[in-house]
Amino acid sequence: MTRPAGFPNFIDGRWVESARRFENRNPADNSLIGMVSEASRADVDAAVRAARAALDGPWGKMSIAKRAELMHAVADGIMARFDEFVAAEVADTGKPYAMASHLDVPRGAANFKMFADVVKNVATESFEMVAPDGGDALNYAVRVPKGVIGVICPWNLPLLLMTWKVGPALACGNTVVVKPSEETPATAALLAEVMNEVGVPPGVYNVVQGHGQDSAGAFLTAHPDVDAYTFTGETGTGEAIMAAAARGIRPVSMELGGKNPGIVFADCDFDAAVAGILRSAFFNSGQVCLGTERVYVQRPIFERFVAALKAGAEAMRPGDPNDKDTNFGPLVSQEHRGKVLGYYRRAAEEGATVVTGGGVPDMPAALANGAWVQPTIWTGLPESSALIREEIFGPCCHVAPFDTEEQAVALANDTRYGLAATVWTKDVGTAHRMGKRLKVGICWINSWFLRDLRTAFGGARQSGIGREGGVHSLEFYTELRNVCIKL
Ligand SMILES: NC(=O)c1ccc[n+]([C@@H]2O[C@H](COP(=O)([O-])OP(=O)(O)OC[C@H]3O[C@@H](n4cnc5c(N)ncnc54)[C@H](O)[C@@H]3O)[C@@H](O)[C@H]2O)c1
Ligand SMILES: O=C/C=C/C=C(\O)C(=O)O
Repeated sequence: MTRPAGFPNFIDGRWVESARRFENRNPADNSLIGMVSEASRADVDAAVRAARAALDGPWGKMSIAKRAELMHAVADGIMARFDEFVAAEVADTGKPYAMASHLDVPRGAANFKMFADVVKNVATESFEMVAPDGGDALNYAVRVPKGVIGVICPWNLPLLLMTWKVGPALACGNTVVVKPSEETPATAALLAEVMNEVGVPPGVYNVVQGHGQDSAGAFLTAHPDVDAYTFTGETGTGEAIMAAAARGIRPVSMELGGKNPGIVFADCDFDAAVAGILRSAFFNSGQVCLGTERVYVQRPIFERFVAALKAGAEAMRPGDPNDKDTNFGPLVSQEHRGKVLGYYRRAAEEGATVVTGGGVPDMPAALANGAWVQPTIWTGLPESSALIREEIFGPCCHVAPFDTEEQAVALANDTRYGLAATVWTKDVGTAHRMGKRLKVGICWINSWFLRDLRTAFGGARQSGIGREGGVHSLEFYTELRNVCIKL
């Protein structure tokens, strides 16, 4: 069944267009990509009903082995249409081809393969016991799917982050209703085509397009027949979703915002640390939740490090995202550009030293209407500044000196968030002490965004609830049932 033009909803294996539509624009040049169908409350209800019905159909009766086979087929289907997925993601987000082709799309496939293998190989517990009457009894646990999962996704890594949830959810036998970000509808729709192509039963994977509040997102979280929600996005949005999920006591898995520290000790491998902090601050134009927006450098190398960071930032070339050599793209939208430029202005008003950037790059005419900002580095602000307290989610970071390890830990932990940290040192004792003392979900030492999908991924404090990855995802996407048999 051919998908209609634009970005329709996908419900019960069929394309569903809405009367209400909104524009999807390419952030690199603000050109119109297509119109997006905004799902109505009735569309969301139809999607939830289809997901529920699928649980009682072939999908609900399918063996783990067959489900895992299908998950591998989905992964292969993504890779078979690799160029289409890359092109769709680049157009939606403006991210460079090199990133979408090396990270986003390969991870989209890997997220299905990973959990297809996890569900086949994870054992559950059993206990023999003596009953009070002296007889024997046997307890054993079985993992059963939670049911219909609401999946609400952000715009920065659309396919990667959506499949990071849909992969385990389906592998565990659930069905999903996916609400992609209004900024990036494309790859969720493309994945629906793959689902049909490989024979995933109708109703297992549903997509409702639209906005958050007063739109598809809120209709989904208000729907009483959704069993659980997995969300990635801003902390404030997480609060709203959690409040909606509380009605009916639905569990949530939350990957939220961050204000991640980068700590550079004087004994580090200097060139590796410069490259690592440049990557953690400017990758995906700073639109990565794990990104570094606060850098703390030990005083003996502070000046040299700032100079090296400046040189690295100024070597970045904003350009056509489809150009394979481009390493720096636009922000995701004019709206987000306005938010980031607001912080750039605020930094200047607060008297920051602008080491580099702080404005808008000169772009060729073809890209002049894009959501471009300069990679920016500041020093000289107090820790109380909004630039240090609030997540900006752009290509910018503030660099401050520290003297002792104690100071570095105190500075890094002084935030309401707790998502990630990156630490650069050659001293093995320092490395392990940082891993022990930094209040984050993920602490990278001499690395950043190095991902083993078996590990626990998630944030502490206001950066999230729960952990996903490897067996940890099963804790959220299944219920453990204990069966006790009197022998
Ligand atoms: N921790 C992580 O793994 C992680 C990963 C990526 C992004 N993020 C965070 O996401 C943010 C950027 O992404 P974003 O701007 O798309 O986030 P966002 O919170 O604005 O939106 C995320 C999704 O939630 C939906 N939404 C918004 N309000 C809603 C509501 N009231 N009810 C239901 N759905 C609603 C949106 O339509 C979108 O699909 C940043 O804060 C970033 O740190 C976190
Ligand atoms: O912007 C946030 C990135 C999140 C990355 C992951 O969830 C992952 O690598 O699985």
